[in-house]
Amino acid sequence: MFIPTLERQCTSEQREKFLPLCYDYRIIGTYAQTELGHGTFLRGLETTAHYDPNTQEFILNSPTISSIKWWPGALGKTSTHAVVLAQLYTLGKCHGIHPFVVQLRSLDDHKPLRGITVGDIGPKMGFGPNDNGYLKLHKHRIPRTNMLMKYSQVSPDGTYTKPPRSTLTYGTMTFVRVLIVHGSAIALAKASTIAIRYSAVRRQSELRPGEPEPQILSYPTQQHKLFPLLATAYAFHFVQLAMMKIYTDVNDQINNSNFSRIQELHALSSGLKAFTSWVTNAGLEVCRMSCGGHGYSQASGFPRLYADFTPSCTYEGENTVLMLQSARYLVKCVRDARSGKTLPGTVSYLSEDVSAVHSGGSSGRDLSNLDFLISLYKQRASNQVHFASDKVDRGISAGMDLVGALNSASVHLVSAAKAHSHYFIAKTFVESLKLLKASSELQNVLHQLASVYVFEGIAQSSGDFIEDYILSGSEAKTIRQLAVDLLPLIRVNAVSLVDAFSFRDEVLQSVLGRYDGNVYENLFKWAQNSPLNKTDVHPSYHKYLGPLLKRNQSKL
Ligand SMILES: CCCCCCCC/C=C\CCCCCC(=O)SCCNC(=O)CCNC(=O)[C@H](O)C(C)(C)COP(=O)(O)OP(=O)(O)OC[C@H]1O[C@@H](n2cnc3c(N)ncnc32)[C@H](O)[C@@H]1OP(=O)(O)O
Ligand SMILES: Cc1cc2nc3c(=O)[nH]c(=O)nc-3n(C[C@H](O)[C@H](O)[C@H](O)COP(=O)(O)OP(=O)(O)OC[C@H]3O[C@@H](n4cnc5c(N)ncnc54)[C@H](O)[C@@H]3O)c2cc1C
Repeated sequence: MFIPTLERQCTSEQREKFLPLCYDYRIIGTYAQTELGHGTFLRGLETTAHYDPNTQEFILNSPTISSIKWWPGALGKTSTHAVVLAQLYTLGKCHGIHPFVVQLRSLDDHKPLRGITVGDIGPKMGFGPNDNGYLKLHKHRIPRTNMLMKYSQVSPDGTYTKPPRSTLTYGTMTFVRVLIVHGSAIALAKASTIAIRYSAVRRQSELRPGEPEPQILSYPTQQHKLFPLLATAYAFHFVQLAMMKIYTDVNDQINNSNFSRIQELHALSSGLKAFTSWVTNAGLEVCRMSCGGHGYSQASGFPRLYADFTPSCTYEGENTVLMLQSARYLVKCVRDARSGKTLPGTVSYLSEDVSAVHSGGSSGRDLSNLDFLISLYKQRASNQVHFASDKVDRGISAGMDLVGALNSASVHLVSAAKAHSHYFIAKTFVESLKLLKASSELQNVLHQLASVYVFEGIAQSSGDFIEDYILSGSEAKTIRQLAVDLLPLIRVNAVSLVDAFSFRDEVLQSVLGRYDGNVYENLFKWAQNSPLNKTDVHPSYHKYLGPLLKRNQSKL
């Protein structure tokens, strides 16, 4: 995050000064924004940067215990520099959060500089190798030119020039949220690879007396656990490509001072980061549990995969908060649509009349047609966004201000943002396959994945579709069965579909997910290498167990 921030927020002179040092690893930096007391509420950050026109320096300070920077990756022991986000004060006025480059440690002996107290925050649930750290600033002075001034400036006499958009400071977070969508796709692909390969190797239980134990991948329940997640990994792969394309397009516009789509990008990246990381987080646990006891072993790779992925739901914007950000924009779009404004591409459906006639009993509609089902996802999203938006409007009519009305409707707003994200993902998956240049055989297999993703997505949220009369109960039941009917077809190619991710064993880090399937021998070898097995009799025997046993034996 240090380098992307410099690349996006530096003037050209600052780029020339700082970036070569980063690219050549002459300095190592972190992104120090979160504090002990604030991570989500950025406007509440307490670190200060007061401009001193006499020396043309900023004085950075951590005025309170809650203002200590806390969590930034590699801050504790590694980084020599940080981008520090602080409240800018000049000529007696506060101008809000701005980014500053601060050197933390000497480039000679790596010791913290004067005015800098820095260290590691201690052991965490995962990310063991990462020294997430704390930083306390004691009236630490930096040159004026260390404030990143691409968008806002402080002149030598202290005059402040404000940015074209205050939220441009938040740009790096948007970029990383887009990366996290990719990270979700990768993590779910890894977990699917481990679980499906192992499920092809593992044989368990005797269905009928005398028959050989079946591969657990042959059980419909095992397929129902894993194949929708496999399809989701493919869906997220295509979604992260689409998300990155939108990010790149909007960022190019921003670089040409066209800020018209910055809100749409923020809303979409927030919703997709939250949706994909939540789904992946839950999916990792389903994959682990589908591997039985060995899934719980470190040898499976799941403990580390989960412990390292799960903070994706928290960092770079806590997921609920990001869903609310997305929903806030959707509510604004409903208002814009009602006032006749044209809406941007990813939300244009909110101005369409997607109201449908209740299908009643036997609808005669083709419930296996993906284009038709995507229209139902659209209808569900539109209904939920309008419902939540109407809640907000009713709150305001009842005398609340906008903030109060948004807060009062926030449970529904999160549901609406989830439905919006889900529609975007399902639509993108189906549309991406249409554009894919692939053999008919491959198209058929990928169509099976897209179908099971779309069917199972409806099955798992059928309440949304039935409550709004988008589907009848019997139609929802039919779609649920369509997902189950696909499972044995996907079974045929399941191992090939995870092999296609091409994770090397060294990357997968899983005995269960080995490409050669040689699990048991390598589990035994792995166990023998466990530190506890360095000696047959563990040293602790002589200190604890031995005396205990001997003392009690003497009583026999
Ligand atoms: C190859 C791929 C594999 C790699 C995968 C892994 C990659 C990543 C791995 C590890 C690195 C990540 C480590 C984690 C790093 C961090 O965690 S850094 C710290 C992250 N912190 C946050 O995200 C803080 C979240 N909080 C906020 O963003 C803001 O406080 C808020 C948006 C929640 C609230 O903003 P605030 O200004 O206080 O209030 P609002 O009134 O809600 O917003 C004001 C308007 O500003 C708009 N806005 C907010 N954010 C943005 C943005 N980013 N871009 C554009 N616009 C934004 C918002 O919509 C409001 O606009 P309107 O007034 O027009 O409605
Ligand atoms: C592994 C890891 C690495 C990190 N790396 C970095 C880094 O490199 N740099 C950095 O600056 N930070 C980093 N962070 C910090 C991270 O960005 C914050 O933890 C994150 O932004 C969440 O903020 P918080 O911790 O204050 O959570 P909080 O906001 O306190 O969340 C707690 C609860 O409050 C709820 N909540 C908060 N606000 C609202 C609201 N307005 N409406 C409804 N509910 C709300 C949340 O939904 C959540 O349930 C890292 C964190 C972790 C875990």
